[in-house]
Amino acid sequence: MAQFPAEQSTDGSFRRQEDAFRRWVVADGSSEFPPEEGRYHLYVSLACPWAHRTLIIRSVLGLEKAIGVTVADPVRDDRGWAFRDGLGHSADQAAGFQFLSEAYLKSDPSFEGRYTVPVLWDTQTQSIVSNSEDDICRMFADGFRAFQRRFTDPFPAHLEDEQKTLSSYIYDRINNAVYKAGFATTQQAYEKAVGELFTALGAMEERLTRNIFLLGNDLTEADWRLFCTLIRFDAVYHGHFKCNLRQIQSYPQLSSYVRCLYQQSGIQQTVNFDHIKRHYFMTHEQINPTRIVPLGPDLTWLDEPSERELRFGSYWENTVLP
Ligand SMILES: N[C@@H](CCC(=O)N[C@@H](CS)C(=O)NCC(=O)O)C(=O)O
Repeated sequence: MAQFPAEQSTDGSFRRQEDAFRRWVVADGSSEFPPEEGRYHLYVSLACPWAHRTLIIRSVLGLEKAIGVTVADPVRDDRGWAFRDGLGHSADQAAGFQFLSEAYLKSDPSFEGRYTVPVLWDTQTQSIVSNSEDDICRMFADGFRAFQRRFTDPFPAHLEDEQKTLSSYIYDRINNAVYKAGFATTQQAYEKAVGELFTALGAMEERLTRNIFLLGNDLTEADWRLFCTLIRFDAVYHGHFKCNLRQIQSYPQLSSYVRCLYQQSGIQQTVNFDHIKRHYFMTHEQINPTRIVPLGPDLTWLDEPSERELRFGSYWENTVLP
């Protein structure tokens, strides 16, 4: 039985639904969504790798004051993501939603897909601006420039083409490949996804022997998109999604790289292994019917000092504006 039957193709492979809301906050007056402090609100789950990336970009750009966040309960039932008080999550103060579905149905009463995070909500027009993490990250960097409190550019212009190519490779072969492996319903579809995934991880390992970050000395959005899968890998993808040819801890470069990113300022606050583990093991009942959450693995290696910055030279730490 498939976890998401509507997105399963006849050969047993998982075909993810398209993002439905792709409107933009832009600063030049051409959009019905002008940037304003406090107007837009981000709905996330700390378990979700796609939502995680928007949370990280919000943090590295210092947009915490400008854009509020509500974190959903990591355990989801068939009503979809819910907002209620609990450890590391809360009721929704921005719009008073109990379920994320309310945001979707308020924006489009005929919406029929899955109610996915992340969602960027406009409190003024009471509608979803975007549920595409790629677009939201870009909007945070461009549309919200006036409210940024940290000097950093996750999309450096001189790397644009290379970053675009690399980002779509990481999306297809790594971020989405773990899901294609985990949600496959035939041996063949599973093996294809796992093969592609580990080939791509090998390519990233090789690339990281040469540079501190994927594209050289600039820490870009492509790094954060890889990070969001790597940080979950040993805890959930290795076992729950059967991506178990190797653990990230066993790769010399990938393990030092994920540790280095994890230890950048503001990042640990966005990583919640309790949410990550409870979400995957308790929500995908087709894959884990007992809903038992494993105790391991030991992830203390993430807290060990990363020798990466010493080896490649220190990365220029983002400065908080006065
Ligand atoms: N927008 C993302 C996907 C976002 C997504 O699938 N989020 C998951 C959590 S990781 C979700 O919200 N699922 C809700 C559900 O299945 O009901 C993409 O197209 O790549």
